[in-house]
Amino acid sequence: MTSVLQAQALGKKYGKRWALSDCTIEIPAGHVVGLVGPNGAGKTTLLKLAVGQLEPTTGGITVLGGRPGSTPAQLARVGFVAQDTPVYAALTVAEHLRLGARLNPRWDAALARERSERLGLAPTQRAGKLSGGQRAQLALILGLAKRPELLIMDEPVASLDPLARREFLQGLTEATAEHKLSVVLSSHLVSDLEKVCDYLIVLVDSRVRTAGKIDQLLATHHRLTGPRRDHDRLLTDQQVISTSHTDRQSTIVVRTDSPNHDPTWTVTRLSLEDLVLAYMDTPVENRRAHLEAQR
Ligand SMILES: Nc1ncnc2c1ncn2[C@@H]1O[C@H](COP(=O)(O)OP(=O)(O)OP(=O)(O)O)[C@@H](O)[C@H]1O
Repeated sequence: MTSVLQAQALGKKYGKRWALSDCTIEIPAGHVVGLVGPNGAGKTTLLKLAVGQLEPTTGGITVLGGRPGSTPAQLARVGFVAQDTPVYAALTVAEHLRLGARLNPRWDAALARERSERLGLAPTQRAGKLSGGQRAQLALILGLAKRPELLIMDEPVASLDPLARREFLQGLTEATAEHKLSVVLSSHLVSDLEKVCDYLIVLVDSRVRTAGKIDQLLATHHRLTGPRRDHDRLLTDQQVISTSHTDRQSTIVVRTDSPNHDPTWTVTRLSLEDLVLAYMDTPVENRRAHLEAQR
């Protein structure tokens, strides 16, 4: 299967500071990909590089096999819903749809009309008077009706209440099932990502910590709990992701393909949130060792 996004040693620097460093990933087509990481991790930077709004400082990125934003045809194949679901406050819903039709060669007018009717977006309503959830839905309709092969969304649900978030995510799930569409969306809300995504990228401190299919990530990451000890006594095929200790007990999150045969450890599965938090919690020396191992 072809990849929708391929980055090789991709980096972006603002002034002297790296916002994204040494990013090498390959995302296969046909996934809904969650991009997660703390504030300032570099998520927006990666997404803007993917749509051609930023140029790399180092390395390279291809999206659907082409250079991001390089040609009108390439632009038509990728939809982008930027942070804060941007719409034009003074334009009505109908005017947004007409503008979409004018600007996008593959515009699906029937899809846009049908979705906006189903969601009760009145054609004469100005976008500035819509609720936050309705504005996000309008932005999603514009992104979908463009009929992209890849839809990229930067924190599309950040400002929505739980009900509006659920409706938005349901709409996204329906749309990805109906149309052949790959999606990359960033969010801080792992519980939301878990509902819609089957692939995850964890970005921390400008670096990709891990990326892969969620079921595979969950199958290979475990929490070990046992009497207090140092993690250097673990087997070498167990990559330590995070450690924490109390006076008597050690808790270690490891990545491994093989089962743990040491009976002094209790092995438990991780939730997706635990897994993400373990990567966010990785001690600096472990991050360095991990990065060295990846080189
Ligand atoms: N235009 C810019 N000029 C200078 N620094 C920038 C610029 N845009 C982003 N940065 C810096 O680059 C780093 C990564 O920012 P980015 O917006 O990509 O992070 P993010 O993961 O999307 O964060 P958030 O979750 O808060 O939206 C941050 O330290 C940020 O301050």
